[in-house]
Amino acid sequence: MAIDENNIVIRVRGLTNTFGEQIVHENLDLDVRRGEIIGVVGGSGAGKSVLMRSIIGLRRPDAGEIEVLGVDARDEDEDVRNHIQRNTGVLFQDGALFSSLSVGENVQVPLKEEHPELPDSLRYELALLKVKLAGLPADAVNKLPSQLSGGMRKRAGLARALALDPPLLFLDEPTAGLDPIGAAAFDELILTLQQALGLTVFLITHDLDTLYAICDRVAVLADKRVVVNAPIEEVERFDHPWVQEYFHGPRARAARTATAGTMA
Ligand SMILES: Nc1ncnc2c1ncn2[C@@H]1O[C@H](COP(=O)(O)OP(=O)(O)OP(=O)(O)O)[C@@H](O)[C@H]1O
Repeated sequence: MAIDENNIVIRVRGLTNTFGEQIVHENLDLDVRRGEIIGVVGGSGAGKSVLMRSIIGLRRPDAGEIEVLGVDARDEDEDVRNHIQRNTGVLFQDGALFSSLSVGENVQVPLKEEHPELPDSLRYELALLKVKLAGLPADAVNKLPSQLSGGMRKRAGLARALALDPPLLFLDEPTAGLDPIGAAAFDELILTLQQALGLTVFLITHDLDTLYAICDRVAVLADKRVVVNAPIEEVERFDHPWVQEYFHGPRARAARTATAGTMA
């Protein structure tokens, strides 16, 4: 299928990342389309997080080109860095909340950086709005992260990622550590927010249920590159040992059956 070039919000070409002797990515290409949820999968250590860090500018790759929303993500110019930072929300694997700040104060951190002119009361209201948007009860805003469950902490991290209304959302294993019901609820939240806010979502996951439930496309990292990036029905049929093991092992069958069950 032809790709509409104007619709590509993340374009990676010839990416190479190495750590000493270890080559994590070699000549990796990836396109992410505007408004899609792309699930990024691959074995442990395949380089999913390093790819995300390269795209959001937290890691300078050894070679290759990365364009995010039309700007060069490798550019160290402060305006370019700010542009990318303002337009991307990130939920890191561990939530990365400041433990000594309340949930509301955590959400206010990016707001303070970006809009220091806002009065405290307005910043508080905006944080409260994001906390509710992330599906947390209003009283969570004054709690410390340690007073929340794992699932609620993820939602608090999501509220902070959404603080600046970014069009691009990066999620690193958002359902890891959640029970199946909590994970399904989080998937549902991501889908609802993506549709309501028109987000593009780059979602690293090991969770097959998430792929089947909410992802428009799936990119598979293997052999140091993206071996396939397509709708899940196509990826399932892709002839690659890791893909076949992942999508046709016993856990995959269970996930497919569960999805078919909800659609029936
Ligand atoms: N700062 C670093 N220094 C050295 N090696 C690193 C560093 N960051 C990542 N690596 C290595 O790069 C490889 C890819 O790591 P990455 O975290 O991207 O994998 P991943 O696909 O996200 O894995 P997982 O699914 O287990 O989270 C790993 O072998 C890791 O050890």
